[in-house]
Order: sequence, then structure tokens, then C-alpha cells
Amino acid sequence: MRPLLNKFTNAPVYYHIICGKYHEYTTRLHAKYGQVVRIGPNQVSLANPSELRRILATHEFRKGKNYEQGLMMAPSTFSCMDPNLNKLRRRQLGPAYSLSALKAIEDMVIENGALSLIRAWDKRIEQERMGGGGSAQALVNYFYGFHGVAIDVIGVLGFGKSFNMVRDGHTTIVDAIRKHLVLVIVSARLPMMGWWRWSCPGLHAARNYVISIANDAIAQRRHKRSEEKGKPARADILQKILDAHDPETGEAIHGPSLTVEVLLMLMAGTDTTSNTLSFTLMHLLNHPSMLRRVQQDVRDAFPDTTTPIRYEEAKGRLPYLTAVILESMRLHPAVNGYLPRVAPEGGAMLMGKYGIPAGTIVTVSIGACHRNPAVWDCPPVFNPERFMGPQASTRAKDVLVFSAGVRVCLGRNLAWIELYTTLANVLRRYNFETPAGAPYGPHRRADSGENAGQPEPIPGTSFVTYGPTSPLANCQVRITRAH
Ligand code: HEM
Repeated sequence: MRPLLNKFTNAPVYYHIICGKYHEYTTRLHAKYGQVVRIGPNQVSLANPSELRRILATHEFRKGKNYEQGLMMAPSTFSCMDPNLNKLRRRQLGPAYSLSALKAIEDMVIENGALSLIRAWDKRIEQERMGGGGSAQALVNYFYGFHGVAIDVIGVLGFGKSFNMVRDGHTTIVDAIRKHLVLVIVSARLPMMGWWRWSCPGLHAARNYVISIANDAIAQRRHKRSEEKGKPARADILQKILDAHDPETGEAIHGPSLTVEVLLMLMAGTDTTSNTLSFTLMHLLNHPSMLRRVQQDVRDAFPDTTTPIRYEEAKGRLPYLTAVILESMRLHPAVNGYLPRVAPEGGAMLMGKYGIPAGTIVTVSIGACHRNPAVWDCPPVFNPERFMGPQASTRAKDVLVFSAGVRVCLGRNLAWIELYTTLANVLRRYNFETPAGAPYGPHRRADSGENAGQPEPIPGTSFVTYGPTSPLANCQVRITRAH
């Protein structure tokens, strides 16, 4: 459990958190020192998937106090440290995020996600054709396209209306979310920097703005419901959160707790999904033969281009697409930051040999787990074949992108619906090509480091969610219509 320096100071880990490089730091330490490493006087990072699943299976190791230091108005399902409150919220909200409830509103996801993006990209191609000498192609930024999909889907399911980011391209809400997250993360990860946040009025304005969006959505929906007495309620997540109650006691969610649960959809359910979509397309662009294969599969399985591809069908008929998404999630998990858990009273034993005292912080290092050479052959290589064939489901269990156990991601069903429907429909509709002169792509092979000989992935930064560092420059793609 080395390195020695970390026995005396948290400085290295905090430095890497601030730089957005926690994931690279821990992956490096694990490669050198093994599956359990010390990252601070009272902190260890763990990179073994089965051991992590054991720790995450129960509430014995609680979330660390950093989660509640980032608090805004009240603890949410995500931030609360109290197991009883988390259990209550999951009982109340479980129905809203169940697969059956989400499948009933899948049309809204497809309409405001994949189809909206296709309309916007078709329009771009048409504009190019009309204005640029008849060429039926366009240069688009897939990061902003996918970000728009995730924001608009959450808008329509969680706030009563789309934010129209895909259609209008405006980023007001995205900017506000980002600033709000900076505030949350600085408060949560670096509480000693508390003074700093008060000197940034722009961040507080952003926080107030996102809170007002949630409160407005709640007020508008209540008003609408009061006017449409007797009519069936809209079956979206917002309505289900408003109607949520504990099946055991009937307890509902009120006041600031209601606001934070609505807001949580924007915070937890946008960047995560859109960064997963972006990194998946990035890997496919870097590996043109895999891109061709996945597109052939989609086009063969769904030849009727007048009908959108739905979640269940895509999942059932496109095993290679599933493998590509899992492999992308393995190498680029959308949550790749510092996720602390606290060792229970009496201490604990890690990996059967490392005794840790009560109160020791054990961090869930998803990225390091996914690159653990004891678990994965040639970890840095993008190889979807790992998830094909009879071993596929066993291998998929070691992908901890949604965490695991009692605090596993509540929105993972929605994420999967968005991932399948967006990728399948868009990959069927367009041919993609890395533009000439692009900084990254199949032409750019790493000549050293862990990716030596492989196409170099675009750089990423992790502030809990993990995304491309410079999407404006690095996520351009040339598209042409395939039908
Ligand atoms: C690909 C997309 C997504 C990924 C990779 C992801 C990943 C995660 C991870 C790793 C956690 C655990 C974090 C921790 O332990 O601190 C988590 C928790 C959570 N996620 Fe997601 N998430 C995704 C999409 C979503 C969506 C779409 C929603 C909702 C709209 C959502 C809502 C939540 C909530 C409420 C929690 C807290 C659960 C609890 O603590 O009981 N997530 N997610």
C-alpha cells in the first residue's frame, strides 16, 4: 500500500483532483503499486472490481462527508450519506426510473433525442448543399450534438418541456450547469477552499438560475394539473417525482427536497450520458473498420428507415453495438473521479490482506478498475471483442461505470435507452469521417506511453464526470447521409 509520500499528505491527490486528472493519477499508482494504494494519510484507492462490488453491495461503507459538503438546499438521493434517507428516496423514486415506466415514455426520448438530432444534422447538410456548390455533407460537432440530446431528453422528461438545445444550439443551461457543478465540486472536494466560492458571484448566479428552472417546472406542472382535473397525468419523470410516495408509509417528497430531486436529473443525467455517447463515437472514428462493422449491423438489422429504432430491438439485435458501448465505457467511464466511501466501525479488511482502521476513506476508482491488468488483457487497447460471445455477460459485470450495489446509478435504465436509441438511429442515418487536418483520429497514433501504436484518444478531464477536454477543437466530424 504505497507510495510513502502519501502516508503524510493529501496534497498529491488534491492536486490531481483540481487538475481534473484524478483518474490518471490513480491509474498510474495502481499500475505501479497494485490493486490497493494509499492516496493520503487516511485514504486508499481500490481498483479491484469484485472487491469493489463487495464494498458497494451494502450500506456498511457509507458515502464520505464530501458528498454533503457539496450540498445545495437539502440532501438528494445522490448526495445523502444517511442510508435510511437513501433507502427512503430509492423506494419513493424507484418507480419513476423503472424500465417499464421509461419504456412507456420511450417515444419522448426518441423524438427529443435521436430524431431531433437527425433533423438538426439533416438541416446542416441541406444548408451546405444549398450554399456550398451542391455537396451533400456537413461538418458537425458530435459532442455538442450529443450534449443537446441528453439535455433535451431530461428537459422533456424531467422539466415538462425540451430545452431545445439541439434545435437552437444555445448553451445557457449547459453553462449554468457547468458553473453550478464547479461550485458543488469545489465545496465538496476542497472544503478548505470555502472562502473562494464566495468570491465568485457568477457561480452563485448560475446556481440560483438552475434552482429557479427546477422550481418553475414544479410550479407549472402543479398549475397545469390543477386545471386539467380528471384527465390522466403525463407519465413523465417529473410527474412521477411529484407523485412519489414511500410504498411502506405513504410519505411524499416536499419542499427543497423536491427541488433537489428534480435538479438532480440535470446534474446526474446529462453530462454522463452525453460524454458516453461522445467517447463511443470517438472510439469508432479512431477505428474505421469497427465503425463500418457496427453500421453494417444496424443497417442490416433495421432496413426500414422510415421507422425509428427502439431500445429493446437495438439491445436484442445489435450485440456488436453493445460490445462497442461497453468497451468505450470501460476505457472512458463517464464518472471517473473521486468517489469516497468510509470504512465502518471496527475497520475492515481489503482484498483479504490489507487491514484498514474505522474511518479510513476507500475511494471507488472506476477508471483504474477498468484498466487493471489483473482483470483485463492489454487494458489500454480498444477491443470490443472482449464483450462478444459466451463470456460477454460475465465480462460486462466488471464494467463498473454505473457503480454497483445499494448506491448503483438510479438513472441507468434511462441512460441505456438514450445510448441505444441515439447511437443506433444516428449510425444508420449517417456515414462519418474524421475531417482532414483534425488533431485526433485514426491517423494519429501514440508513439509512446500506454497507447503506443494505438490511435490516440482525445484528451479528457474528470471533475467526477469525465468528458473531452477541448470538445470544440477535437470533436468535429464530417457527415453524409446514408439514406
Ligand atoms: C451513462 C450515463 C450515466 C453514468 C455513467 C452514471 C454513473 C453513475 C455513477 C457511477 C453513480 C454512483 C456515484 C457515486 O457513488 O458517487 C451514479 C449515481 C446516480 N445516478 Fe447516474 N449515471 C448515468 C446516468 C444517469 C441518469 C440519466 C440519471 C437520471 C436522470 C442518473 C441518476 C443518478 C442518481 C440519482 C444517482 C445516485 C444514486 C444513489 O446514490 O442512490 N444517472 N450514476
